[in-house]
Amino acid sequence: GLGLSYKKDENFGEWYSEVVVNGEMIEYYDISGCYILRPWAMSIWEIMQTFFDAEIKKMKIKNCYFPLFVSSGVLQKEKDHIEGFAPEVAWVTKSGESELEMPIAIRPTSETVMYPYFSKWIRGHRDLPLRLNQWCNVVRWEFSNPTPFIRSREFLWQEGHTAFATKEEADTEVLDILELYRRIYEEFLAVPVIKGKKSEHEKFAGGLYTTTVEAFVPNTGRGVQGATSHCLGQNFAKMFEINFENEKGEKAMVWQNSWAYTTRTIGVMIMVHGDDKGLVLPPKVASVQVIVIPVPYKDADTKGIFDACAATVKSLNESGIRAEADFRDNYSPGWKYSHWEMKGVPLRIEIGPKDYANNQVRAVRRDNATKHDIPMADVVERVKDMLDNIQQSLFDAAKEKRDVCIEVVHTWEEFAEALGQKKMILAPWCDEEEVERDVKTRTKGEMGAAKSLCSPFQQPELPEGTLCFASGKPAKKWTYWGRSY
Ligand SMILES: O=C1CCCN[C@@H]1CCCn1cnc2cc(F)c(F)cc2c1=O
Ligand SMILES: [Mg+2]
Repeated sequence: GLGLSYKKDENFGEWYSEVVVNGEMIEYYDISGCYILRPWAMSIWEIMQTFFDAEIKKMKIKNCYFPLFVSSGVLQKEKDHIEGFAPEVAWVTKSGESELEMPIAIRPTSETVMYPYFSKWIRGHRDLPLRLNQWCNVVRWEFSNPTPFIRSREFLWQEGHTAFATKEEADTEVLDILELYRRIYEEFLAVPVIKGKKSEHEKFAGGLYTTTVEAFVPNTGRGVQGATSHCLGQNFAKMFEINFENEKGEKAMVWQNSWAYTTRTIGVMIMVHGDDKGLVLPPKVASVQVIVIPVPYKDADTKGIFDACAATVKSLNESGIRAEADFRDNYSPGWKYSHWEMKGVPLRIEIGPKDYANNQVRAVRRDNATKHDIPMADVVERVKDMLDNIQQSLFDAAKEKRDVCIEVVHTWEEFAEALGQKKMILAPWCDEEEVERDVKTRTKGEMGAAKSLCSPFQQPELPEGTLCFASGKPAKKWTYWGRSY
């Protein structure tokens, strides 16, 4: 039948796999870890891209496109940058029947592709700041369990790569971009995130520091790195000799950032808002915000009902609302209700004989299934308000659910208990790397180890004498911990 065979709260993994397919977002592909993004998913990516691209253009960041392929010499440029990642690199070794002289890597990220040219292009301080972005795909041949949107061997992202004369400029941009990522999650996807800094252990090893927006999936009790904005310091400038002559005529290395968000954003939104009837799309990212469905009755004025549907769609579209009608005569209204609920369309409008006779429509919200009879004349205004209300209530519900999953702890016992209850844990930490490694070792298990997620910029009070939950040493900062994707 039409419905899902798995319940979100009973079989989350199976529910997710089914909902992305039944919601017509994903088609599974014959290469493991690769997925087809159908239009219902691609349209969400495009709506976010439109927002983010406009915002970075306001910041004078320019789009470009670098090659997909990286020569092996260039990719291995700096051992410590990619030593840990080597197993994930996909290589082209042949063309047709003949072996390539040198294997060529498919980009897993583009630092090593771009930075030799940053070195060539940046000569004087007038060449700075250099701020480029590219919208592209990257390939990382991961072996841990592939999950549509969340962890795939190829994904879409934007990667920003910028170079500045001073650290201050770089530090400022890192946070400007992180705020855009917060807006992507909270204003578009209606998903609450926590802004913070990654630990030395979890940060991008090639950089100076990593900032992140951390999301959380209550059903699995796992944190999700939502997007990252790194300050690279002068590490890559040193590696790739990206220098400039500063205003005093001295040779100086640039300060760089790199930042990305990916199609993982879509998976997080599905996991947070979806329910047992299927997807639940926040209106801001729904390519169809309102679906209008005629409910013709055998002897009723069918033409009048159909015309009323068409007129309703027209007036909604003219006011900037993305509305469509489902006139297909080979499906019943009931079938259509289930179909569009599965696809997560935020609002359904039904027009049946009674509605038509009373010159009104019946609106049904996808998020709470409430029904609202609306006079035809008020449809546009009321629908606009309802869509705004749906957007806000999806966020509020997700934030409330996420907040009850946060546990503040002070001791190892409390930490272990909270971890067992699938919580996101806020604990005082001594900020020592070997203690973090120790937490990972002590929490190893088939569910995966706990790791630090971020140290929130919003630090609660840390009273003098507070001890680290894991080492008992003096605590330096509050940090979120948990299992993660
Ligand atoms: O996360 C970002 C933002 C956009 C640009 N890149 C940075 C850091 C990426 C960190 N990273 C992440 N994954 C990688 C996987 C690889 F196979 C590999 F060779 C290198 C990497 C790698 O450098
Ligand atoms: Mg990785």
